[in-house]
Amino acid sequence: MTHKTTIHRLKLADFRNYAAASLSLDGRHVVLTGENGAGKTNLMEAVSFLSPGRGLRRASLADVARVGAPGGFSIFAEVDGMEGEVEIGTGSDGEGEAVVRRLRINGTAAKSVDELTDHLRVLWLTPAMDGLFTGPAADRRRFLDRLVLSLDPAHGRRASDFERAMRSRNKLLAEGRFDPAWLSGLERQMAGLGVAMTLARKEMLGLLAGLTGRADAASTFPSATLALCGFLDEEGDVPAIEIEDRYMAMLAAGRYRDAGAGRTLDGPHRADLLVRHADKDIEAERCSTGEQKALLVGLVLAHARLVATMTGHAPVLLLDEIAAHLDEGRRAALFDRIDALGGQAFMTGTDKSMFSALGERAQFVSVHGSVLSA
Ligand SMILES: Nc1ncnc2c1ncn2[C@@H]1O[C@H](COP(=O)(O)OP(=O)(O)OP(=O)(O)O)[C@@H](O)[C@H]1O
Repeated sequence: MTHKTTIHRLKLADFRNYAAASLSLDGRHVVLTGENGAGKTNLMEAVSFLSPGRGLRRASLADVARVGAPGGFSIFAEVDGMEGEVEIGTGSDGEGEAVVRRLRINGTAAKSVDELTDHLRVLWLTPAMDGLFTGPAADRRRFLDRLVLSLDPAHGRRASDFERAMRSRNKLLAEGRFDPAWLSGLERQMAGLGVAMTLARKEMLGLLAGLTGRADAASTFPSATLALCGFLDEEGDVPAIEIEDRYMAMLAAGRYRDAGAGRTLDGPHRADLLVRHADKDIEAERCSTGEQKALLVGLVLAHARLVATMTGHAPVLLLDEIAAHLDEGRRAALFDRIDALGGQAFMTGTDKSMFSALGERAQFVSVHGSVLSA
């Protein structure tokens, strides 16, 4: 039995179009309805800031502060979370380049935003992700890394440390400084971090494969087969230490080539996530728009189930315009699956009637002129 993480109070100040807004929630799913531009996605974005990172739009702190507001923004939430009741306050301080994110948990300044993951996990699906299968590999890598991060907060640190070591190596090569001791020190770091990142990504795919295969057989949402390619594809069950040695050797052998290219040509930053429609056995990018959306929904729901299973706490789900292009039957099936996850889901739409199949399972909140009314 998983515990249900619920947000039961939310207060925003100078966040996007909200000068000041407050919302009390009763623990059911939350359906936000209102006209275009009312502030539905902005409210979900505020909830996404209850997790580490840049929120569901990957926005800068300066962008989310309300235009014309004198200072930064703030978000306050009361949450029945993974360690019981908690009060979370987050926002931005400072101006221009010096703007920083602050976070208080139960009134005490947190050392790192990663502390948020002790209390709740927030996952999302937005229309901006619709082009995931046809867009650049970087988007799929970021998508996969977010999946990994939700279970392994150290993954973000590994990725940024890898980036830093790679930038230093690229700089040395660009300057023609082929100092073997210095380069191999950096390459050793890159190998340790890059292989750890790759193994964490592969582990996530393995865990998801276990879930999607089983549960989606009788579902409206097709199951996907997932694979990582583009870096260390063929390593099988080789011990990590040996893979690190191989990657180090690749880097050492590729120094002149990388210097010529002006970047590092081998590494986890070149990997891609391959997604196939399992039943049809074709690449996701060659599926119809509707099929791609269904694959994505299936993937995000499988991930939510994985997080619930692994942590014992159902995550908060943010599903922006999820019901828009589905027929009535598929909408009802989707709501049942969301409900079965056992967590609190926030959903948006312009038309309340699209959510009628949720019935009493949801609390309806109307968003109008930057005012929220439950
Ligand atoms: N930093 C900001 N300060 C003030 N207003 C902003 C800021 N950023 C965005 N907005 C405004 O917030 C409004 C609401 O945007 P939001 O994306 O939440 O709408 P929505 O209700 O989800 O609409 P839709 O149904 O069209 O998706 C927009 O009109 C936008 O211009």
